Amino acid sequence: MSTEIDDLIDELRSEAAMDRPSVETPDVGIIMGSDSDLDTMAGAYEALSELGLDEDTGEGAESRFSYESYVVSAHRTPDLMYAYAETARERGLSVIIAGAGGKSADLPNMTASIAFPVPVIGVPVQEKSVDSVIGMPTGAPIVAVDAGKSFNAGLSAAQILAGDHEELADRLVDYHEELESEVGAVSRELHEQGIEVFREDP
Ligand SMILES: Nc1c(C(=O)O)ncn1[C@@H]1O[C@H](COP(=O)(O)O)[C@@H](O)[C@H]1O
Repeated sequence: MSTEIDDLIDELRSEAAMDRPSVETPDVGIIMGSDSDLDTMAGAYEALSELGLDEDTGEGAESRFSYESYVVSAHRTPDLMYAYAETARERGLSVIIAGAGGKSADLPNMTASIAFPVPVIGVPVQEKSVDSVIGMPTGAPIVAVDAGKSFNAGLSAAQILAGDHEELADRLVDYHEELESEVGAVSRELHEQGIEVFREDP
């Protein structure tokens, strides 16, 4: 195993042993099979940022709730995947968002099996990855979004956290109201301008 992977695994294991209070640890883990997935996975980070979560890059985060990000691959770095999933709960993660592409997108489902009972939200990076992400046997659950819908994965992660944190539930309600009023404004414009004018200058 490479030194880089060894070091990452050691860090994860020592963080797990620290037994830090939950205010000091990231709440959401965002992992992806390759950094080439970043454009697709950016939605998860956008949704979480919009809800006020900061990224914890190892130095702690200013906000009460935070997320972290790693590249982890079931196929290329199986030991790192194992260590990440196995230590997730002890490291304080409440939910993991895992994205992977290709026809053999195993990172989300393998992570879900190992990290259980920490819930995993799978993001198939491409349409062809959907079946391998969601196809889990009974007793080995994964939650998943449609191909590329990482923004929804971020919202779902926040929904899971909101069960224990009223503050986050309120932020989700505000987000939803904003979304509704945006659609309402578009609806009024379409109605009042008519289809032809609206299409020329939406
Ligand atoms: N599906 C997986 C896994 C895995 O499931 O373990 N590891 C990498 N990959 C995927 O391979 C694609 C190509 O990766 P590269 O661009 O690095 O060649 C990516 O979409 C990644 O998620």
